[in-house]
Amino acid sequence: MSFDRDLVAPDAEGDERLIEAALRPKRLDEFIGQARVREQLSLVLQSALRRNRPPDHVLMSGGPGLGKTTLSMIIATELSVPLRITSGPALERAGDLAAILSTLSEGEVLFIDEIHRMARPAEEMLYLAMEDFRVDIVVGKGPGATAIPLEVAPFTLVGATTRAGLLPAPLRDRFGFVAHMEFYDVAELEQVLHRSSRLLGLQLPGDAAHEIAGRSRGTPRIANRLLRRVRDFAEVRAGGVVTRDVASAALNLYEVDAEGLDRLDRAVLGALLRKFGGGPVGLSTLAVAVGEEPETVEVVAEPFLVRQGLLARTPRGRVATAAAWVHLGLTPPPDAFGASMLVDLEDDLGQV
Ligand SMILES: Nc1ncnc2c1ncn2[C@@H]1O[C@H](COP(=O)(O)OP(=O)(O)OP(=O)(O)O)[C@@H](O)[C@H]1O
Repeated sequence: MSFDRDLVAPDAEGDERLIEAALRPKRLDEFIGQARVREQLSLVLQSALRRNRPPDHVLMSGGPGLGKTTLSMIIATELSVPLRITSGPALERAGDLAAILSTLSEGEVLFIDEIHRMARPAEEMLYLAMEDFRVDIVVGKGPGATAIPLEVAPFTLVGATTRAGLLPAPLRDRFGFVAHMEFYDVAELEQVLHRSSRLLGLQLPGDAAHEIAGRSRGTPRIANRLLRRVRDFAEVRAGGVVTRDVASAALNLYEVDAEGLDRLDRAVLGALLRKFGGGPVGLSTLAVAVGEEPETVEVVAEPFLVRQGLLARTPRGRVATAAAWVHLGLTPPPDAFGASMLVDLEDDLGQV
């Protein structure tokens, strides 16, 4: 058994990158949500423009699909400077980075995606470049090796990471501004969907946008992807007209439920509840029960289930919360994880 993760996977692959490019907001005032980051960034950019100097280096941290690449492009556009894009895994050797740094033009924005995956020697070279706008190119080996200093044009580094905790402190400390990207709420995702549907030439009623937004896991990339599946469904089965019922039928067909859980998520929860009585159970046992690799369960399904309060990782193993039982239409046992909170909640509601 294996699951199609495409629909709710937070990463983008292949053709989707092209579609995403067309849907990206180009200016800061078109960028939806992330109000605090937008305001902070706007100040950083405006003061840099006034001083006519490149702004401080910017680190963006947050999950995939939340708009980090989009924001880096916006930074370059707002400053009217060119943008160079690379990624941590592409910088295996210091020379890879030196080749880029030595050809940057004054004020250019250098975007390094997945900056936490950069190799050590490149990272060390970056420290010097960020601080002093120079790099030392080492020529030769052993005792005869010499370092030739090379000037780098003043630039702005924009680093993006999904794992800010993995960044070494000396690198983190060299960023003047850290933008923490949050998950989007349903109202913000509705705005993203309305904007995208305008660009796609699609009529999207408010209640249909609400339906899609609620299943999008707080992530604009997923919202845009679900929108395209709803559009396909509407074109083939509903004369091109999107309604709330059409959106709901389309997403049910693709097995994305009302909370955004897909087949793998529900299989994990289902196994945990029905085969292991809600846990605790070890990750590998749980993975075998759903016919997946432990890594897939751990990296793909669990973060969202934990975020939704449906699953807890405890030292003794994975445990379903009372909310998980309810989500799958089952009655939680009295000792279910978090069940007392549910009882409290019901008591509170009963008193209202
Ligand atoms: N605030 C936003 N407003 C409108 N659209 C957005 C917003 N944020 C992201 N998007 C859309 O979501 C898609 C994914 O965004 P983006 O590529 O910037 O995410 P990312 O955080 O860089 O992801 P990754 O880490 O996987 O590269 C893009 O098509 C973009 O148009």
